[in-house]
Amino acid sequence: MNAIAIRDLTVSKRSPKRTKDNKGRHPLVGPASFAVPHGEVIGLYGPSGVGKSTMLRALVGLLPDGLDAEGVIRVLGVDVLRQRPSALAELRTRAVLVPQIAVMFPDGIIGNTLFGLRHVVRAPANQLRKRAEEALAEVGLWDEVRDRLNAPAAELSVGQRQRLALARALALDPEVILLDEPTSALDEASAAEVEETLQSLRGHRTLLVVSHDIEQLKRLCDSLVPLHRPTSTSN
Ligand SMILES: Nc1ncnc2c1ncn2[C@@H]1O[C@H](COP(=O)(O)OP(=O)(O)OP(=O)(O)O)[C@@H](O)[C@H]1O
Repeated sequence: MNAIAIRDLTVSKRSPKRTKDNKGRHPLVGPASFAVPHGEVIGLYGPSGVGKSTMLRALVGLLPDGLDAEGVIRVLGVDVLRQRPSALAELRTRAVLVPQIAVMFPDGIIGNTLFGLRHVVRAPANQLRKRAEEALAEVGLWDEVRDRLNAPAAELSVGQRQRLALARALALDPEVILLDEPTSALDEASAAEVEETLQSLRGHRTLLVVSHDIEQLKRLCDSLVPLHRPTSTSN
């Protein structure tokens, strides 16, 4: 059974000029077809600009304005391209995208970890906090932050922020995590920490990891999927 199934997915940019051959569209991604079985870690790789980040955004219905997807995207049984916005919002709590640059809100470390959880899960505050703390432990950050949980998250190092962003996702207990270049902004030591965290998730979660670092993907993943440039683009 697949957690994610993509068939003939293309993403294109609407062009102001209509032409006979591309019907007014500039292809950016695909066509791509692949599947991510439940519980597996799959790596998506390809050169810069091939559309890896755009693909991840398409999977959870978060394409920017002006970009259109065609084909079939099924994530956790949801037909993403033919779904109401409310259903997509619900899906994004079960299949969570962790972006390349970890976004920190002007709040404390624990407040940042609770962000998302607070909006999605109805439970007493102490239970939510317990989940957030467990998620910080799961990414190996607990010992580094336990004495300053209310300190601004902006005080964290880049690597710690990346792990906090992962903890924020894990606190939701999602079935699927989509990771966009999880270590590309990090120095070697922080990258090794994040990689170790990802290794520890193996077997417990379904992960789709985007990276240009194929050696890293070989270490982390059960199998790899190449993404190719669209044939009819000048990218
Ligand atoms: N909002 C947008 N509007 C128009 N074009 C876009 C937009 N977002 C991305 N693109 C284009 O889509 C293509 C794919 O970009 P994307 O960022 O997905 O590539 P990538 O493989 O993730 O690259 P990198 O490895 O450098 O992060 C690029 O040609 C990019 O310029």
